Amino acid sequence: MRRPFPYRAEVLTILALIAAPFVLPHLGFTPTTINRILIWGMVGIGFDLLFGYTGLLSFGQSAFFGSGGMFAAYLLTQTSMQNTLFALLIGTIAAGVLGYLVGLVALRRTGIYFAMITVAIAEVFFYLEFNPLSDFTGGENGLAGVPTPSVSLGFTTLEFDSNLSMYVFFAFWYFVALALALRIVRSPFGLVLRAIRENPLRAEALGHDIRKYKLAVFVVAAMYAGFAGGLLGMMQGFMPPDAFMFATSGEIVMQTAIGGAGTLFGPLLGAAVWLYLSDFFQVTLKLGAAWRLILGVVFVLLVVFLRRGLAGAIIDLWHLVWPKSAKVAATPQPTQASSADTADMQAARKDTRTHEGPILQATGLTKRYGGLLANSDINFSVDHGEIRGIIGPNGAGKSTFFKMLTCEVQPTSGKIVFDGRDITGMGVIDACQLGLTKSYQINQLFEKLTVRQNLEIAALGELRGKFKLDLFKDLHKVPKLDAHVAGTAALVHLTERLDTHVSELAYGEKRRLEIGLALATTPSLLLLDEPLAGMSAEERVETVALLRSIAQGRTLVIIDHDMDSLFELVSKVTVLQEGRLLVEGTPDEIKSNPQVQEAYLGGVMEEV
Ligand SMILES: Nc1ncnc2c1ncn2[C@@H]1O[C@H](COP(=O)(O)OP(=O)(O)OP(=O)(O)O)[C@@H](O)[C@H]1O
Repeated sequence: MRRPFPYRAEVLTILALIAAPFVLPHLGFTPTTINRILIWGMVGIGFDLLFGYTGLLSFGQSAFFGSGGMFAAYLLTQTSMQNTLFALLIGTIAAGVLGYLVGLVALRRTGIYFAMITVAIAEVFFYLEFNPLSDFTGGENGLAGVPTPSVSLGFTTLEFDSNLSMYVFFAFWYFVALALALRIVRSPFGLVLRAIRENPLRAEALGHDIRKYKLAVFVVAAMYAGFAGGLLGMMQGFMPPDAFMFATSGEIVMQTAIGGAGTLFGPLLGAAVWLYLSDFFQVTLKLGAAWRLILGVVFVLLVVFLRRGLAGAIIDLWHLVWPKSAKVAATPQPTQASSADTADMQAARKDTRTHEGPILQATGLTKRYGGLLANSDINFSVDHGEIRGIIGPNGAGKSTFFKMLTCEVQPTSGKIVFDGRDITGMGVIDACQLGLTKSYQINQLFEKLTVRQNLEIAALGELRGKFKLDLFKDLHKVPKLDAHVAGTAALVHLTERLDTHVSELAYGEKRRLEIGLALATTPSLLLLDEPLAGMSAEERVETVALLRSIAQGRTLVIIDHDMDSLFELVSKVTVLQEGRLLVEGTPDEIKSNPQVQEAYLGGVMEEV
């Protein structure tokens, strides 16, 4: 199948940017409004990377918009600098540095707390601009006399001092900003951002250092805002102090919501609607102060009825009219695993220091939750190549035990040695990078992404390490990635479903993908937490066969309540009861152990 032309978005953007100054005036847009739309669209691209792609709702973009603009304006009005491009560059870098410092603080919290910190930070910047720094920023007057953009070519200087020429300058930079953002979202870095949006806990468990990724995208978004702030000063001839106002951040959020988050084009569409309507209500209809009320109502209606914004609605319409082409576009290339890929995956393991004896040893492992002792003084050892089962009644502490082994939860006391290294106190990211990971009892998938993307996210942690700033690298040029994904998909029988969204998979398929994610990290020790949980009898049979094939040549520890299946798979069983290790032995020994029958199985064992 021919792969669709990959740069359609870029080409359509160029065509739209060429057409806009000829078409939009006929629809009632003034030249200044058109230029403003481009500026807001640029801030919005950065914000969309942060919010739409990474799920970080920031109300602090005004701080960077204002700061970047003020730096550039100050250089051009208060110093001898005349090079507008250089001033823009300095403003952008300054916004990036401030973004880094703010991000270090704000990203220590998540969700609503992160959003609240960004609100507070925007207010702090606003205060600084108006008060202690007013000598530099002009306080409430802003900085007047900012020159229009110009570019010196040596033999001549291009002046962008009319509305149309300025449009050309802004449109050029809008295109550059968009093309860079498109590269980012198509890169491995961009895929990890989506993983963070969908399921940060799993992204970490797959070995990605999500704090670094969040900080990096926060800086990128700040730089976009700072650059656009510089352009605003040049467009207006003065840098307005209201760029710093909280309302500016609010407008960026609302424009992105109207236009469609997670699309990159959404903020531009949102800005077009927002600015057009605000002109229309104020200038044409002369509504006075009531324009904000009407605009608010329109905003609510748009967000309620177009949940994916204007860009989402356009994309849905496109898919409705051209369903076939849409399907082709969403399906890069069916990846069939070659037998070599599958063999590679079967053989793939993280190198271990030792190849014999215990790969994992836990000594005196204890976990206390307040007054509850979830695990108490557990001594546990697994050898290379062993398939171990863990059983125990509900609440026996099995999942807590796994969480401690994979460093998701820190033990209250005790020691864990993995492959000769003391990993006690290590984080889940590093444990995964070392080759120790688990599949979850309750699926932890990236629901809105495809099976392929899920497996890619898992494989990238293995192939790139815990953090890499490969912003502009093509995802499909990551060496071995496609083969790795194809091999894992074949192992968990999901090759035919690679381009299906996870939300459309059957439950059994999701469970297989759950195992596939863990496998794609090529662990040297894989822990499976109730892989058969919630499955139908038919799905159980399939999954047991799958586990049997995966088990070959691997070191596995499996928790499950389905003892018939588990006892067939494992060579040794550990029984936990009330947080303590009750007994260990072969499946036959466990079946006939009176202590187990008495304390745990209550006679059920006799029927097994
Ligand atoms: N984060 C937590 N905070 C407080 N108590 C917890 C926490 N996680 C687990 N527990 C408690 O620790 C005990 C052991 O829980 P755990 O989930 O490890 O058991 P389990 O053997 O995996 O059970 P199941 O078979 O039902 O999954 C339970 O009493 C549980 O309520």
